[in-house]
Amino acid sequence: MASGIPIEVSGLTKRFGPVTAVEQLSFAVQPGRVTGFLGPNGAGKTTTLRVLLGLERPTEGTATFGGTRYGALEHPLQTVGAALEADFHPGRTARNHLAVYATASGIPKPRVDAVLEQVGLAEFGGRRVGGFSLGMRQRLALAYTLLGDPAVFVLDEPINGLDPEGIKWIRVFLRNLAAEGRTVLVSSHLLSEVQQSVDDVVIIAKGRLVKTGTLSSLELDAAPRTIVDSPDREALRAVLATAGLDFTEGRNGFIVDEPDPGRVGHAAFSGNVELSSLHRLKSGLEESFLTLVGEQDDAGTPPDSAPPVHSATPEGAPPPDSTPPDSAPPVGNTPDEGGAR
Ligand SMILES: Nc1ncnc2c1ncn2[C@@H]1O[C@H](COP(=O)(O)OP(=O)(O)OP(=O)(O)O)[C@@H](O)[C@H]1O
Repeated sequence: MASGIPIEVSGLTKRFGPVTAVEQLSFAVQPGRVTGFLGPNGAGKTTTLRVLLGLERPTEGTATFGGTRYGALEHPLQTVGAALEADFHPGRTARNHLAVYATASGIPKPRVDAVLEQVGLAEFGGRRVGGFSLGMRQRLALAYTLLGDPAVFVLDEPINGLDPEGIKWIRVFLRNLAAEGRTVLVSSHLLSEVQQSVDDVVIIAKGRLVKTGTLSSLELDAAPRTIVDSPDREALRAVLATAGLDFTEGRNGFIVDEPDPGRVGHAAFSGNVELSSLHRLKSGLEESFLTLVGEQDDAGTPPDSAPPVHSATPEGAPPPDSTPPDSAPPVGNTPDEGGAR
């Protein structure tokens, strides 16, 4: 395994006719770490990964592995393990499927059984893929990425469709790859799905970068705040300013940079201002993520949730929906050179 190969995306723009899928996107993914590539549906994750893997041409900018485009890599399968979709020929056995790509890339046959073992499919090598569950297909896609013992892994929604045991397994799997010094990029539209697996995050929304850094830096962004409203907003604005509280005006009132609703309530009481609502905004990674990608309104509520109940209840907003989406396989193809089919 060659090691220490970063992924570098620089000034990447991709347009499909009038649709700008990705715009001026720049980020780097470091070896030895698991990086979550996150954003809501339609944010541009798959498009970015497809450009990175040479499946789409960028309109502008570059996406490389240590400075080399995927198409210019001398030994692609031995450098980058990529899984953009779990789409296999249903009539082929798992072992045959992998053997085809091993042969095409000059990888010794015994490697096939070794990678099937590594992903927990050793006993299913002789079964036709058509009968595999989505979770088994995800594992087979991972086996394919392991064939060339690559330094870099690019995985599109690898956790999608896994059962709880599979999710635990893949966490350990990803962590081990990074511990061996490999570069691991994992896309997901749910932070909650990957937050126990990733060290770093690259968050995009509407094709643009909104945040890149460690997972813990995202945690810091999630400081609790207070939301307060009054039938007389002008009077409330004045008392908040007088009390020296920093705030911004949102749809549901003022969002105050103060974790203690009691302090905000006291300021209003001192100024004789009636309140219609006062509660603490939920804090947490998921809230921070949803706020960053614009999927949460200013009451801390995801868009399809019931409106918040304005009461004295702390943590007034309901928790965001963390239900896994339906298990449609990720879009996209694997690279031409030996892509999984
Ligand atoms: N081939 C294409 N032709 C036209 N528009 C496209 C094409 N591929 C992607 N898009 C558009 O580009 C935008 C980004 O899509 P993309 O699939 O990259 O997002 P995503 O973050 O991967 O979303 P998801 O999680 O739903 O897969 C969307 O508006 C999508 O409709």
